[in-house]
Amino acid sequence: MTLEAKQVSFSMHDQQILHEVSIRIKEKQFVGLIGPNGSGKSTLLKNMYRLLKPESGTVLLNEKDILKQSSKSIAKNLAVVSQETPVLFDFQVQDLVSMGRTPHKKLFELDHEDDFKIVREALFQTGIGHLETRSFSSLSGGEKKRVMVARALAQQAQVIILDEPTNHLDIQHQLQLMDLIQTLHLTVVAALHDLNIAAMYCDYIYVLQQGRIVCHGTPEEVLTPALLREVFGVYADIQIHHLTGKPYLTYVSEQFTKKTLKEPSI
Ligand SMILES: Nc1ncnc2c1ncn2[C@@H]1O[C@H](COP(=O)(O)OP(=O)(O)OP(=O)(O)O)[C@@H](O)[C@H]1O
Repeated sequence: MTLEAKQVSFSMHDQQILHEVSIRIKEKQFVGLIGPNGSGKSTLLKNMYRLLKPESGTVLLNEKDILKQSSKSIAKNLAVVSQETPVLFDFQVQDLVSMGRTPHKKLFELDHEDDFKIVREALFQTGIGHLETRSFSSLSGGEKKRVMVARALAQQAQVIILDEPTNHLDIQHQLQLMDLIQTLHLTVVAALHDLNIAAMYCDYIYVLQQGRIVCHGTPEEVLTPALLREVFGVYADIQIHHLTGKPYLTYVSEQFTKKTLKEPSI
């Protein structure tokens, strides 16, 4: 299953936020969307999961216009973990994760043993089995995030959109979550701030700047010192990591780069 934005433009309050943005996520590809704050990553993803409607351009889920598909059919194929935590008051964690099964059921149909099994598996995969009877509102930010991921997994969609999935997670849970998503072999698009995480997990990366795609390619092609200077305004030393074989970025504050440049090399 594929997901594609074709020449998507979007404005809000007379401000154009996306300018003819095109990105394509191939079957089972892990695509990262990176860019500075306010560059339009969330807005693009919201257009891709139909929370917002493009002013022009189209979004295709499995080659079909998403606006011409029923909500139920989209929910069977596309799961979303958004940046915002929904206000879900006192739902228990297990009930919330069970909501992921809704697209697969008829109106008023009760959960079957299969559904319970899928929900238990999703709770286990995200490491929150011990929280199943807790109320959602009592959880920490990171725990809430993992519940939302579990709900998306219970949906068993082939395509998943993740808006900053590692936000709020400690480093162990960041890596566990990214490992888990990678091993599921889904079609994935994720907005990511951590460029080392993007380098480690993404097959392909798109870079957004002021609502335009300014660069795309493999992590090795995209994550260069020149791009980091130009788009993010930072100096970075980039090496291929000896364990992962992927680019590894070390950011260098401007004061150190100036110092290095001033000191004569021996
Ligand atoms: N509801 C809104 N009303 C007005 N402006 C908005 C609204 N939503 C987004 N914007 C503006 O659109 C631009 C893109 O925002 P968006 O959240 O898509 O960026 P982002 O790349 O996801 O940023 P971040 O990395 O900070 O999460 C920003 O300038 C933002 O202020």
